[in-house]
Amino acid sequence: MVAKKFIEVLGAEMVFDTRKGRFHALRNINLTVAQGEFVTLIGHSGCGKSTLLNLLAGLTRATAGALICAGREIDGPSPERGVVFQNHSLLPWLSCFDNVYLAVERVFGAREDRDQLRERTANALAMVGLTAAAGKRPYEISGGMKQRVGIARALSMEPKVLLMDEPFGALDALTRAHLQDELLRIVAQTGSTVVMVTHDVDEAVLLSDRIVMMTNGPAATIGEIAEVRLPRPRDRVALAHDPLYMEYRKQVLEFLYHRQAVPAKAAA
Ligand SMILES: Nc1ncnc2c1ncn2[C@@H]1O[C@H](COP(=O)(O)OP(=O)(O)OP(=O)(O)O)[C@@H](O)[C@H]1O
Repeated sequence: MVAKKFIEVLGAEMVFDTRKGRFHALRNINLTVAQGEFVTLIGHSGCGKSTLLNLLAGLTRATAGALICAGREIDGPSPERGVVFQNHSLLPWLSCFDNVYLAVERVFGAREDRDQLRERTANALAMVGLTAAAGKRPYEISGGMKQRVGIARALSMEPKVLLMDEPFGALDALTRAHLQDELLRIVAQTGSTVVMVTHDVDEAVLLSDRIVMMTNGPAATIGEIAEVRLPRPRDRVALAHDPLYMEYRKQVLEFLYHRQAVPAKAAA
């Protein structure tokens, strides 16, 4: 059965203690994500998108409110929530295979033998099209390939949720488009629940079931949520002239540049 409230964020607040005093980053965040849903978080730089993702990852604790995943309170990192960051964070002295194997071993090592763990690793690399590069070290492959290893590593743990913080932010436009398409295919195949931070309006519309638009900080909160009712599978070329696609795009752009406009100096 698909859980309609797979992830629940209930009145979450985040206040940081800084040298200059207390900084109220997030205010009264309320959000539910259904199982298998693809949700993106979008908002201007510094509004708190990563802060919210880190709370979902369990890397930090909310100062008030509650965050729940699959019926349990989030109280730390867990393999049930796979995280992919912009800077892929691979171990440079290990091959792509071993970078993924390490994660697989951590999650399944107690129950499965070496052959099974190797098979899981190979499957995850195949899913992102990196079978041929399995033996290479991170410095021998491109930025896009490194990012794919990061995604393979997260997927290999069979997480209930994939949390992605601008996973394609550092890539050129073509590689980015290619990886977005791959992610759509993988998510369709695995049925993963995804929460992803992005700055890119087109990326948000192309990938999302819902786009969560955040107001500017301090004390940022959810300003608006757009439900993207575009049928799947989605084809970026066909969508380029789709009136509904353009309508969603306009809705997000209006939110970001009219309702939450940032003065040029602040945005720099
Ligand atoms: N550990 C911390 N201590 C103090 N302030 C923090 C900390 N982490 C984040 N902040 C502040 O909280 C606010 C939100 O930061 P966050 O990184 O979540 O924004 P963001 O929307 O992800 O930004 P960007 O799009 O530029 O990555 C910022 O003002 C940031 O300076």
